[in-house]
Amino acid sequence: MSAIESVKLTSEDTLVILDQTLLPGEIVYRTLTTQEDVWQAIVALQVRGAPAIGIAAAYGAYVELVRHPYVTVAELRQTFANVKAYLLSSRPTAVNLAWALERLEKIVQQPRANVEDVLQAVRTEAEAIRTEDAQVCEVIGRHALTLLKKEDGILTHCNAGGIATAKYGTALAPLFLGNEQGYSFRVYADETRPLLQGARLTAWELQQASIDVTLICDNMASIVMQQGKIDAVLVGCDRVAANGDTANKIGTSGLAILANHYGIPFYVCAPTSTIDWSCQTGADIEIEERSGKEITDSWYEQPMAPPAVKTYNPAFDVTDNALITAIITEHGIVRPAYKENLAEHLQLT
Ligand SMILES: CSC[C@H]1O[C@H](OP(=O)(O)O)[C@H](O)[C@@H]1O
Repeated sequence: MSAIESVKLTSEDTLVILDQTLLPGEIVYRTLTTQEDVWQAIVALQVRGAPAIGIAAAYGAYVELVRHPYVTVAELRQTFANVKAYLLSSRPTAVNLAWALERLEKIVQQPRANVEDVLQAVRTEAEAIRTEDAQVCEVIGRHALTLLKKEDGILTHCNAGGIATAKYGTALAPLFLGNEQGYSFRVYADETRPLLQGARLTAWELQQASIDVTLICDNMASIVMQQGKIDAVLVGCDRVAANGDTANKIGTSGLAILANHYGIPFYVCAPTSTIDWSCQTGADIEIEERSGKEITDSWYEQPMAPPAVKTYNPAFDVTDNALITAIITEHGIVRPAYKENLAEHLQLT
């Protein structure tokens, strides 16, 4: 798989991100030095993918914290509260953002002798979030690989690859790992309108890894399933409710309905950091709505739609748990009934 890192913290306490909006044409890294830089990069999807957003937020909070002078730890805690609230407002659906900032908040609240000790502990925790994510993704990949056969046709949506995480990705992790072990998957990548994460990012990442990838438009998913080209659908996720309902990139629930119709297994790869126990069902998940300009103005020089046409641009949809064959976490493979089995899987009952 590509060795490219999507998010890293420098020794000068700046955050460097790979600008994913420019891929696959250009590989450009951007240096972010303030919370405003980080907020803007997340909103613009320069850094994207639920786990990568969480890592960027953790590093971003640290980068902002170290910019300020503090006399007391209490002052630092107040600054952290402000930074947390601000970064949380960047994207509402990917729960890893809140999850990462809450991890840092626990560190900030722990008793420590002085400001320097708190800052060092925050840096260490932010680094741990990134290191753990790479480990978690690799283990998810190993578990998911046990569900696949050597020459399977795989359909995936959006981009849940290495650049959406610290390394390996979630839904693409089994493909990278299988490829290293001599599997010869045939992968179909949905282009993923309106922002083309599938075309620009997934097709690129898989090509870089010499994995057989075929790009299709989103509305071609049915025909490739009908023609017997697809043995499994693999997707990532932005938030999983306690009952297994799963928010992922817009178009995912339609794929799940199609997969169900054609009797094709539909797998969700989900680090446990993406499970939100405070959401009982998918109805509790806030769905980000983005500018209609993404639909009307994104890709062609000539207008893509008539002027002033009304648009509706939800960035995610929720797949009903009944359509999900299994959810794969770093702890293994969970099958229905999710409400009971997810909690048991994570030993919460
Ligand atoms: C590894 S999770 C990737 C996840 O992120 C995507 O959304 P976005 O590009 O808007 O950040 C999508 O829903 C993917 O499954």
